[in-house]
Amino acid sequence: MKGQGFTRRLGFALQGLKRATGSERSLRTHLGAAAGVLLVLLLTQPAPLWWAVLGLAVGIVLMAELFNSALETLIDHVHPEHHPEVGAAKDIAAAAVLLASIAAVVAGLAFAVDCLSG
Ligand SMILES: Nc1ncnc2c1ncn2[C@@H]1O[C@H](COP(=O)(O)OP(=O)(O)OP(=O)(O)O)[C@@H](O)[C@H]1O
Repeated sequence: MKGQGFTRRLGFALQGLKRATGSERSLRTHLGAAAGVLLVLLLTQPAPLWWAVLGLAVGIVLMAELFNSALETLIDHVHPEHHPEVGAAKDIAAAAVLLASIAAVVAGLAFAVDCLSG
């Protein structure tokens, strides 16, 4: 269904977010962490650059989680049987989430060091 209006496409995206949040515990965990980061930013009121850095870090983790969920949903539907290549695809998607999470932790640590050093 190409050429849908913006409001309808926004509705599809929000539906996807709701569906993924309902079915993926790790996404709910990351959304909780994102809320925690937002709270810290609101409390500490750092320079705008930190809002950008931490906002991007959190956004990339959530994006990786959502792509991971989309891939798992698609694979499980198209190929429900066990297969080494299916396992590899899922492992690679999980690796993307892991790397994004490590990068976000590094950004968080740099922020903490910056806060503590004044
Ligand atoms: N159909 C399959 N064929 C081969 N290996 C699979 C298959 N499904 C899952 N696996 C292996 O099991 C691991 C976990 O798969 P699963 O679908 O439970 O992902 P998950 O990330 O643990 O799921 P969730 O995010 O829902 O907790 C995969 O990373 C893969 O190594």
